[in-house]
Amino acid sequence: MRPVGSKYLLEEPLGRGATGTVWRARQRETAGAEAAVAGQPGETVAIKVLKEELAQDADIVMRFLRERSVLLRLTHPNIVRTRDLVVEGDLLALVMDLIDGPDLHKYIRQNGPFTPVAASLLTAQIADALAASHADGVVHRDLKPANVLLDERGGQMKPMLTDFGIARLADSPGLTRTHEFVGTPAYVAPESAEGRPQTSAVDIYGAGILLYELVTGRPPFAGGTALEVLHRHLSEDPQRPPNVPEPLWIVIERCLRKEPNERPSAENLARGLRVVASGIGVHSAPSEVEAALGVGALLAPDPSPAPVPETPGAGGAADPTQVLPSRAAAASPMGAYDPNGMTSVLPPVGAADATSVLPATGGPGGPGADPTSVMPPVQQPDAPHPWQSQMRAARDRNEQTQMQYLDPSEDPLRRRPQRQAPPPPQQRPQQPPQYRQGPPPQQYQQQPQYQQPPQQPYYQQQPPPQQYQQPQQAPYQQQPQRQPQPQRQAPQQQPPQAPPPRAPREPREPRPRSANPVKIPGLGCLKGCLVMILLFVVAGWLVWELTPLQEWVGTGKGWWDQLWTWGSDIVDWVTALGDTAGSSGSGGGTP
Ligand SMILES: Nc1ncnc2c1ncn2[C@@H]1O[C@H](COP(=O)(O)OP(=O)(O)OP(=O)(O)O)[C@@H](O)[C@H]1O
Repeated sequence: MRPVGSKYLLEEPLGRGATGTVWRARQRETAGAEAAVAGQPGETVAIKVLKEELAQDADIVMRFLRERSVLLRLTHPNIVRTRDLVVEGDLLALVMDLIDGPDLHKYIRQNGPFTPVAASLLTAQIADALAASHADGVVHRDLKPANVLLDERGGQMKPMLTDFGIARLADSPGLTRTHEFVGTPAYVAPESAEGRPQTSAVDIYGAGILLYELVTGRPPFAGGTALEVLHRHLSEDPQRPPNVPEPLWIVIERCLRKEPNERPSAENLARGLRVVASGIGVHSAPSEVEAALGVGALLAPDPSPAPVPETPGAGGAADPTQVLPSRAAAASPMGAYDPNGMTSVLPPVGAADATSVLPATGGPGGPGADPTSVMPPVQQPDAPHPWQSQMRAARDRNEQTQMQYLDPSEDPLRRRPQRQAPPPPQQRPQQPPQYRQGPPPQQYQQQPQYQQPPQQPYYQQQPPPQQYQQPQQAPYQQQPQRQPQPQRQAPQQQPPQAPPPRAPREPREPRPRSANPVKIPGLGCLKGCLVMILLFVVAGWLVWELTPLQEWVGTGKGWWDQLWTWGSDIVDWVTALGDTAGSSGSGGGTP
């Protein structure tokens, strides 16, 4: 078991995604006031340890710290609760409630599609979760079956939306510089694919794709390369599959409109889906059937969709400190509203904020500075980068990991292959947008009871980009060698450090000379034959001398004499054979 921060121990990996690895973990001790859920010692939790390249990106660390209040306050019965955020050295981790059940992607693969009624009710709950987060100004942006966990308790399956904020973290300037795209091609809204302004309507598009996949077993636009899939999102209208009832198709089609303003709000989507579920069942009353057919009237769009911050055209696009749109901040119970349109994720001075990143006193800006401000008011040239201050504060909050002896056989990380370090981002060639691939190609294993038409192979994905082909290494694999770091330096301010000089190589031992330095073809075979003859002679001698064979043959000769006699006989016989052949040959030619 491996410690994360001072409060958690990683036990076993549950799965790995594009942004990190999720572990089953155990609470060692009650978390401090900065955690949304203090937890009890011994309690089991899930911890998502973000990938090394994310954890080492200064922009992402900043965003991670700034967004902690956004993540920690998102509570809804259908949202996986984020309990705590851990920052330690090069490690960023989200502590979540552990959900006992598969994710929707795995579930569909193993059990086949849902019935239209079940799919509608399940998606209605996901839409509830989206409605709550959109009202709080939080857009998920990576809605897909793999991000919906099924909490199986008491024979009920409750969908739980997870990975909120991960897309927001990963889509930092640090990554967008490299033109990497955050999202999964099969679930990407047309406006995201085109780089147009994004709003909460992207989640509605994702919900439409998910709903389609729940009832058919595969997303509507799949197959071919990532670019082809994106092109289909932009240009192709989805076709109604034969098993989708008319009212459900009305909902799906509205969610999949190319124009974001024509998609329903999350709240209306949830309501519409419940009406559809009541009207398409075998026992539905005529009035319910009629209401379901009129569902289109319920699917009004959101008049003020939540914008995605820092996307072109979205509110506060150019402001790197903006975390929430102002409408959300005003409604937010935890975030303070900034009249300049900037949303501080931290409360005013003196407020007891359970999610505060910095301690209540002694902020980085020195005396007089607002200790709760995420960014110092004015960045002095010699002042520490805000990232450094935040890292220091976060590290103070998380006691250093205690190094302890770990039996290698008990260390789950040791069993995993090492990954080569990825190339530094600035050396990456400029490429067209890359699209994060989902899980490797799989075929859905249909169960006979679903009676679905034969499924096509699951979307034939491109081989994943190289970075995902390599086996991953957990960021903390290097921890045992790491010296305690008093201060993490901001890359922007740090002069480039020369790599430490390599220790001179020890001279190699001279290679032992081969017994057969000149390769003679057949020499090996000849040696084998000689050894066999030698063995034969020695074995024969032993048999001749030690067994009664000599008496049976009755020659009275010793082994070597007998061997000589046999040899002479063979030579005589061969000679006689030659003579006979020669005389018969010459005799045949004589008339
Ligand atoms: N809170 C949780 N409780 C239990 N299992 C979880 C939890 N969160 C994630 N998992 C499991 O961990 C695995 C990996 O999750 P992760 O979110 O990293 O995958 P992903 O959604 O495919 O990746 P990404 O969103 O980074 O592209 C999933 O199979 C999921 O079932």
